[in-house]
Amino acid sequence: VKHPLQNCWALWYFENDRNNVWENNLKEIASFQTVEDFWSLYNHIKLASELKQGCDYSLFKKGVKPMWEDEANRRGGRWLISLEKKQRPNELDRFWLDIILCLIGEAFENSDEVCGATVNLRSKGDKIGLWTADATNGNAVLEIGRRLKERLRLPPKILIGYQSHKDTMDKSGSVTKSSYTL
Ligand SMILES: CN(C)c1nc(=O)c2c([nH]1)N([C@@H]1O[C@H](COP(=O)(O)OP(=O)(O)O)[C@@H](O)[C@H]1O)CN2C
Repeated sequence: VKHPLQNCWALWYFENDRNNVWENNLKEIASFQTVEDFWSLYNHIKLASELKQGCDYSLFKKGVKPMWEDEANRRGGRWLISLEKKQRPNELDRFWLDIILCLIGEAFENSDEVCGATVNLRSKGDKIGLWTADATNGNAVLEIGRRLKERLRLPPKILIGYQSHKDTMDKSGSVTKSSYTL
């Protein structure tokens, strides 16, 4: 018998095709709800670091689209880990697997607040985001952020910021203000 997960999760892939509108580039690849089915999917697909620039993986609870507008996301935000270019070869894949295992293993106390996570491959520096449901729930956001830093063993000097999706959407210029920084 396979070991069931508490939730069903879906893996999405974003391919940066400039001929399509953004949403049409977002495809659900597969979903799983057992440990065994997770590992067979993970071992079957490319590592995040092997994706082309401009592409993303997202792992979200089944039924939640990895986009701001989804009902489960629109009042929420994300903890953002911005990586340096040199971190792609050695750290990106470990960070992404660690965050996935936190998700499917329900590592966060406020796991109901967790929607999913996204990894963006970008030439200016890769990003990993952990999306939560309610940007105004400071206690849950901070518990999740603290646990995230612990579980990814991020050195204290690496700061992560939490931005509501509303602020990200309304961002003026290149930097979105953070509601929380850890
Ligand atoms: C429904 N809808 C259109 C829509 N819904 C969305 O949920 C959503 C978008 N659009 N996104 C679009 O991608 C651009 C790059 O963001 P990026 O996070 O890839 O980051 P970079 O600027 O490529 O580093 C964003 O500026 C935005 O245009 C991003 N996004 C999450």
